[in-house]
Amino acid sequence: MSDQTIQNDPETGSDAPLTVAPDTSDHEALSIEVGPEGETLLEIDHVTLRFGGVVALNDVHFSIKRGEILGLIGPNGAGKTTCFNVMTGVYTPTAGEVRFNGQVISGTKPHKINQLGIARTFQNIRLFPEMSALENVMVGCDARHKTSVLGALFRAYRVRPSEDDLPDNPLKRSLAKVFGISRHTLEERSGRVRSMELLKFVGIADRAHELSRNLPYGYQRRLEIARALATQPELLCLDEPAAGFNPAEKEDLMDLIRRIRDLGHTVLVIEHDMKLVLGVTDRIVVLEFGQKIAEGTPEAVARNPKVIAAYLGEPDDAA
Ligand SMILES: Nc1ncnc2c1ncn2[C@@H]1O[C@H](COP(=O)(O)OP(=O)(O)OP(=O)(O)O)[C@@H](O)[C@H]1O
Repeated sequence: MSDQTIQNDPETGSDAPLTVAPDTSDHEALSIEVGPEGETLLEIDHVTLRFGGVVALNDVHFSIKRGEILGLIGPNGAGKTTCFNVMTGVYTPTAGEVRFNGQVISGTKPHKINQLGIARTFQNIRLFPEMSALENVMVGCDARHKTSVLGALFRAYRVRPSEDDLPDNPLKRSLAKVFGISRHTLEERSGRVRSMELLKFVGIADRAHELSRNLPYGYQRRLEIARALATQPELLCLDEPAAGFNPAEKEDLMDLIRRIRDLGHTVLVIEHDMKLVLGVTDRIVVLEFGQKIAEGTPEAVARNPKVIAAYLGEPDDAA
């Protein structure tokens, strides 16, 4: 697929609604290879995290199974984002450990954890504002490249190109046949194609070449997801992806989350919107004051008296 296949929509002004036509392409090229579904992918093993006197996480224990969509919910200040931060290497637990694919990752640097296969989006969108949407996603793809900085600078490690990889220009084509093409060039090219495919997948390819700071809010949220997916994570963690969305946008987001899972990714989602969480997840873990108070199917969690009390407040029996 080339960039030219992306159609510019003259209707998409800065107030353009996020709701997009359903994406009917199969996006098979974006699928990732993963191990058997249902196995434990990530385990939060009795994790405690203290900030001075504040116990943000208190002996929290749960696991995420490969192939599922797990919801992490709880009232404000319950410890959800802190849990993400522990899983992605921002914080090291005071006690307990985090294992990913059986390997202890607590204490590992965030970029290493990303290389191991965990990516996240943020509650407050964090894009590169002066880069185009496409470039933002290409940064994610770069994280998967094998070429070193020196290799990229000197265009070292030349490889024999396949017929598809040969340039159209006859002179360049002949040179490539004789001298090969640098691995960096090939990686860059395939990163660009993959990035555009990801923008199509999340439904924002019509503005691929616009600076990300000029994109409407809903587009920026989807762009963050596309950039996280570009690192081909086994586990994608979404921190309040529906914040600021209207009901139609939330429906679209639920569909997108399901399609992300269908590509092979396991998804962990923090979200306050109960309709979305109950509608899209397979299981839910509930935190309150840094402790796990419930875990189960959406139906069971929605009926759980502890969860109802946490959200609605205890009935004032004493009064
Ligand atoms: N860096 C920090 N230093 C001190 N306390 C912190 C820090 N980060 C989080 N906390 C505290 O840890 C507790 C859990 O916060 P956290 O942000 O994880 O909650 P949350 O469930 O994500 O809340 P929200 O839904 O409002 O985002 C809160 O009491 C918070 O004030």
